[in-house]
Amino acid sequence: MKSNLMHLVPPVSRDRIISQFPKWYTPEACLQLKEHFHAQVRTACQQSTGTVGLKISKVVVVGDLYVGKTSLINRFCKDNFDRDYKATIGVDFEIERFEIVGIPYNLQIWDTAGQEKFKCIASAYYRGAEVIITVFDLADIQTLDHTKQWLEDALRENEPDSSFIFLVGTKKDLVSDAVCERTELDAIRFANEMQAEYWSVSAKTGENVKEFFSRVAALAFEQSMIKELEKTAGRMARIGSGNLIKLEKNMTDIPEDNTKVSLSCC
Ligand SMILES: Nc1nc2c(ncn2[C@@H]2O[C@H](COP(=O)(O)OP(=O)(O)OP(=O)(O)O)[C@@H](O)[C@H]2O)c(=O)[nH]1
Ligand SMILES: [Mg+2]
Repeated sequence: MKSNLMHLVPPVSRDRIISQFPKWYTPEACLQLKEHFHAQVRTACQQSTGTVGLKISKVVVVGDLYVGKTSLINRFCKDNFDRDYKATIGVDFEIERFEIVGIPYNLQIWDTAGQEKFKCIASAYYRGAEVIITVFDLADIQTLDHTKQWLEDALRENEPDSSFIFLVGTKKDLVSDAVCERTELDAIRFANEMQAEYWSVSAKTGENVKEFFSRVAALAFEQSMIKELEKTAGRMARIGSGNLIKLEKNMTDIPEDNTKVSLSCC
């Protein structure tokens, strides 16, 4: 039965297959500096028969109106770009499929409205976000100032330290390299204060968009795998059908790179 159903699911497109840990944009504002998946996660994935627990993570995208949230999501999920502005009303979402270290994985990406009048509708969807993406417009510095308030609102609906936070400057194509560099200095300072990872992107040209979402997917995937493995910390964890993995005793230690993950580092 299972194998029959598998034939109905189209394969994940090649650019959604992640086997190496994707790199950060800048080491000055990055959530993890490591270059590989955690050894235990890799082992669990390799030994899995495709039934590893949680396979979907919720991503919430917030920020002022007109900064380019919808355009960023559409560039990644549909590979298109619309020059005309159509305000998001309330919320919308896309599901994007990945295969990470051989395991099928989904991101549920929630696009929220930046307009004040829709804020209370949108904020009802902040809960349970494994990833919060706060977006600003590189060509409109005021929108950077507002990102802290957007983040605060999103964090209020979530457990402390339960979400990865990203700060993304959009419309990179609209600013010169010099302006981009200057704005990035401020943005990196903001990102550090927000405990966020920073990225500059362009939905129009597609610059850094795939790289950014690959990074989001890999971090969220690894975190959800670690949580899954931690549930069975201190005893034998059953991964897949019949495969057993021995977890280390010091699983709750914080790794050296001070990340959210709590498995010992590879
Ligand atoms: N040149 C350029 N224009 C962009 C880029 N991203 C978005 N835009 C334009 O900026 C405008 C607003 O983009 P949206 O993606 O609709 O903005 P939004 O943040 O979703 O706005 P709300 O839904 O109202 O919150 C549109 O006219 C887009 O075409 C970009 O990377 N480069
Ligand atoms: Mg929108």
